[in-house]
Amino acid sequence: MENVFDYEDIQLIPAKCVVNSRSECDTSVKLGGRTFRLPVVPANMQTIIDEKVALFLAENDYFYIMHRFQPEKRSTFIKDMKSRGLYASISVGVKEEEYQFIQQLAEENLVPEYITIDIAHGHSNAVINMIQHIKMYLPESFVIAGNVGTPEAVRELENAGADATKVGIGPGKVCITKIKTGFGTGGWQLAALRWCAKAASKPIIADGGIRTHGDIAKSIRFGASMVMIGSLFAGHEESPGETFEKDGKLYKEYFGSASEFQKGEKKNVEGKKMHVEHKGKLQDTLIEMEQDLQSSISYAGGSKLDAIRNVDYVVVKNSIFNGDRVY
Ligand SMILES: NC(=O)C1=CN([C@@H]2O[C@H](COP(=O)(O)OP(=O)(O)OC[C@H]3O[C@@H](n4cnc5c(N)ncnc54)[C@H](OP(=O)(O)O)[C@@H]3O)[C@@H](O)[C@H]2O)C=CC1
Ligand SMILES: Nc1nc2c(ncn2[C@@H]2O[C@H](COP(=O)(O)O)[C@@H](O)[C@H]2O)c(=O)[nH]1
Repeated sequence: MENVFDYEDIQLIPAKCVVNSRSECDTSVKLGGRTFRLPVVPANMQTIIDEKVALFLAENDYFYIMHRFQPEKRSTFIKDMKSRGLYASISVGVKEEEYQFIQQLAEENLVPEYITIDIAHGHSNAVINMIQHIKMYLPESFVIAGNVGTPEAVRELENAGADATKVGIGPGKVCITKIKTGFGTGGWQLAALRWCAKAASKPIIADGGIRTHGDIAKSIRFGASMVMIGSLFAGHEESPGETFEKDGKLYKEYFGSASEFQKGEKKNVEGKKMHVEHKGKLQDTLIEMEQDLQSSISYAGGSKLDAIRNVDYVVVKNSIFNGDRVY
């Protein structure tokens, strides 16, 4: 593979500004027939999203994907969202009981607008079979399948019926897949995204490795329709999980979905747990993200998100931080 790079190796090149104010720039994006305020979705992880966060996001026109780690709550969750006139977006795995769950939803005529098949190694018959199963029983649902890291995988999942694919094996902050297995897109996630996007005929969700708001614009430039983010959303007042104080500072936990902590056993562990500084209100971060992305659009010389997709860029190997800290 030629031209391997990651987020910190790239700078996008400004084009002539066409707006009088960044507030004129529109960060909205369409996915599955709905328009969302930002091309950003908080990761479907237990320390990032719960029912309350999902409700807040849906009510405020953000995209969300509920995690799958309390499977017994999913039907009630879908009913609850629908009774409020909101869309339902859930995750499933690929084990036998998940097949029954999909059939049960169909029998109850409980159709989530979005279903994400969420497993570590998404380029597999297990995912292909689940896509086909969902399309047979819940043909109206928009199916996101992943995670994958190659064009072949994107094509196969799209051909199986996936409406979008999720790209990223191992670039996550609490991921240890790259260390434990030697595989993945960690360290070259942005180049992998570009590689996959060139093969895609449907939307791609870039998943993992976002460390700054500028990385959202870079993901859009390299082919993402939507960007999934964990660590930047961890540690908010509303984030699920324990809050604790150390040396007068507040912290919250953030753990991997394949961590021993999530699994409750030390088997095939590919994730870890960390503590992140308390970040205040989720809404403030979302607004800051929107403003930063509006600014990105203005630097791209446009007034809509699509302007970013065509900008030139340079590779500045490992040097954009120049010794600076992000914040
Ligand atoms: N994006 C990423 O880089 C990664 C994300 N994760 C996250 O962790 C969570 C748990 O993932 P996962 O373990 O897949 O979910 P599950 O524990 O639900 O496993 C799903 C199924 O896939 C099998 N499986 C898992 N990994 C592999 C593999 N490498 N090769 C073949 N079969 C496999 C499992 O069997 P068995 O366990 O017996 O092998 C099981 O049958 C998910 O939320 C996932 O997104 C995990 C790792 C990487
Ligand atoms: N290899 C693992 N990847 C994981 C695990 N839990 C979640 N994830 C992935 O990370 C992203 C979030 O990445 P971030 O850099 O924004 O923090 C998430 O969406 C998953 O795809 C895990 O245990 N192991």
